[in-house]
Amino acid sequence: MRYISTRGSAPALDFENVTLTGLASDGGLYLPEAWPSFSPQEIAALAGLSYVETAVRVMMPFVGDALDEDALRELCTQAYGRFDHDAVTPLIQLDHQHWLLELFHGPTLAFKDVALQLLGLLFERFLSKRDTHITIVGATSGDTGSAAIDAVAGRAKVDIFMLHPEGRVSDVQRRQMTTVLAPNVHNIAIKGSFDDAQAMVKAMFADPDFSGRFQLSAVNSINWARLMAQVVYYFYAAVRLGAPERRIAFAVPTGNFGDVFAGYVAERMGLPVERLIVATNVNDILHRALSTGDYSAGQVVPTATPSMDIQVSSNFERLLFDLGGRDGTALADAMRGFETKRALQLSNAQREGAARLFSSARIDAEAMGHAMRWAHDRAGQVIDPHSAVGLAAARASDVVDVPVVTLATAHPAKFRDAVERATGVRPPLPSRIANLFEREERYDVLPATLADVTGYIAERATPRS
Ligand SMILES: Cc1ncc(COP(=O)(O)O)c(C=O)c1O
Ligand SMILES: N[C@@H](CCOP(=O)(O)O)C(=O)O
Repeated sequence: MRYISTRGSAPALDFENVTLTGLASDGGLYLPEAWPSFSPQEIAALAGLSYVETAVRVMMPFVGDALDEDALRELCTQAYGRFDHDAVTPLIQLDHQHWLLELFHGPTLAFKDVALQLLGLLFERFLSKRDTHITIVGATSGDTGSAAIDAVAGRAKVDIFMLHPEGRVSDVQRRQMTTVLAPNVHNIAIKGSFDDAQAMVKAMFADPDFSGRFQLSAVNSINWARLMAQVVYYFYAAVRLGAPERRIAFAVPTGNFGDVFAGYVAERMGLPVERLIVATNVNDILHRALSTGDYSAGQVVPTATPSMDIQVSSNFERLLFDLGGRDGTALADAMRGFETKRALQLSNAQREGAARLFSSARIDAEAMGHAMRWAHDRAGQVIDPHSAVGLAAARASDVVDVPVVTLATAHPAKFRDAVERATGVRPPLPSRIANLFEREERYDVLPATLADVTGYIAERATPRS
């Protein structure tokens, strides 16, 4: 399997190099040259398989000859062995049509663990063959940071620098990052938004001197391997609910468009996905883009769903590329325009292609609170605010006669104040993080300027020898 950049001019890479590289050298995002395809018989054959076996079957075509099947199985067994539910991503029925897919049974209690536990092991595996040290730089609105840090803390040949927006993640999210005191972990709170942090990360990758000197790697969904691992749970859930005979819809709380893009990939591979419902909070750039074609970024508004407080939605570029005939030159032009004007108009082909599969909804605080109460009162489920945004959109959609699965992306204990405000229930901290508030924290606060952040990293990272 070869991977190509959405902006058309970076070299094509194999799976090992795409995993270690992150952002393409032309500023684009890598994705497979062609989508692998599963026949209905191959999908039917996934019925009854464990999560690990499903993962091996779904991911093997993407991995190519970078790993053999046994090696991939070994890594998946190790990664998903750290989840505290036998099903890894269990399905919970809410009513005759609605289901929750709980993605938060990993070590840091959010869906990010599904991909990042595996990515940490892939890094280790690929680096063991090379005389190289990598520097991970990442941006987080709360969950990627802790999942990535858990996945690489203490590992040889890796340093991680994680940027989060100061004061704009929950206390639990911040402490899950800043109480990891391993010497290779560096937390930076920036005086800005997640968008500022993500823009700085992309600028570091785009600087060939800096990215070459420190051998930068990515843990954000910039990294193809992140999305690949997320495709698995769409297959796993759909097959459990009757695919390929039955079509399934998914509602996905969305910020950086990574999770829902993984659903798009599953559909491209042959999974009978009836609809992907993109659920945003009031930071609604994706809802506007999908409903009117207007992809224009405003200022980020802080909400009770901080992980989705994003305006510039990184993976949307992958969708625009795929729907726009995979024309890297045209997309590079469009993205350059977006970078200066912070606005882009979708072409008719992109709009029509998206409308074939996607719908969207903007969920405000009131609708989110209502969904949390509905899940609690109707089905006895305490859900987190992000999952509630997804559920509100699922219940508002016009999908009929097929099951609608809402991705439950975080454990409610990560957002205890918001959950308590909506439902009156204060979720206890799970045992994994029971003593989180007694642990020592370590992080530095920096202005949201590229020079400050790169200066900080350059002083601490290991340069290429
Ligand atoms: C809890 C939670 N829900 C939803 C999202 C949005 O996912 P994505 O950025 O892949 O669209 C995030 C952040 O990524 C998150 O942490
Ligand atoms: N919501 C995310 C934002 C980063 O998204 P990613 O999927 O690109 O890593 C977070 O929790 O950090």
